Amino acid sequence: MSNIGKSTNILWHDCPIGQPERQKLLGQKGCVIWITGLSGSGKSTVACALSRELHYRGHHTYVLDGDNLRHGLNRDLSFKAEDRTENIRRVGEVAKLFADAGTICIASLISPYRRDRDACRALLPDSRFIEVFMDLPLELCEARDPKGLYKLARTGKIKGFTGVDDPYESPVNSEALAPESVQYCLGPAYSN
Ligand SMILES: Nc1ncnc2c1ncn2[C@@H]1O[C@H](COP(=O)(O)OS(=O)(=O)O)[C@@H](OP(=O)(O)O)[C@H]1O
Ligand SMILES: Nc1ncnc2c1ncn2[C@@H]1O[C@H](COP(=O)(O)OP(=O)(O)O)[C@@H](O)[C@H]1O
Repeated sequence: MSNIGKSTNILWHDCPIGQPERQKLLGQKGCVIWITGLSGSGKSTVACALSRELHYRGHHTYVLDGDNLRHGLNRDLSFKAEDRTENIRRVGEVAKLFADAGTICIASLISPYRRDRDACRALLPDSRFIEVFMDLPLELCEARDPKGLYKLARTGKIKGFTGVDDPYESPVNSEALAPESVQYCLGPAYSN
């Protein structure tokens, strides 16, 4: 019996059908592709394009998008620092479950704090977590401003907007979305 966080006297329960069996059935290895960057940097666009391309190549994918998750699972969270941290922690755990299920999980969130992203990375073996940094200058994201949020932030109508009056810590150890990294997750079929 162990105590984990606030849970006491809990015991891990294993099932006879595990990750290897699921992977074999699906013909792929699950992994997490974590896309981070400022609002407007193109995270959701890349996440959906990647999901579409992989889908048409016969791979199971699922997109976890920050905006969408805040409509449900994370609707109780605000944009203050501790809530952003809890947001990323929850999504990291959910992404890990998707990967364990054998799915290529594409998570697309601002995830502004390096420590929070690293904590998600630590949940998976090295090759199963691919961090993708949408490295766009703030000026370009702000010029796009598809939802008009930067404008609201600049005029003080939104407080604590990432890049304007809230921090964004760029990754120092992100993987490029190199074919090798993706291929490891997908197996040889990806090169077809
Ligand atoms: N204060 C503030 N700062 C940043 N973003 C804000 C804020 N308020 C609302 N939004 C909208 O919320 C989307 C980001 O949600 P995330 O869950 O990805 O954010 S975080 O990872 O918890 O920082 C983000 O979506 P994207 O533009 O797709 O990044 C915004 O549309
Ligand atoms: N590679 C790109 N070149 C030009 N515009 C892009 C590109 N990727 C995304 N966009 C546009 O930028 C805006 C923000 O993209 P989005 O994917 O919603 O960003 P994020 O999810 O990071 O907020 C959208 O209007 C989108 O059409």
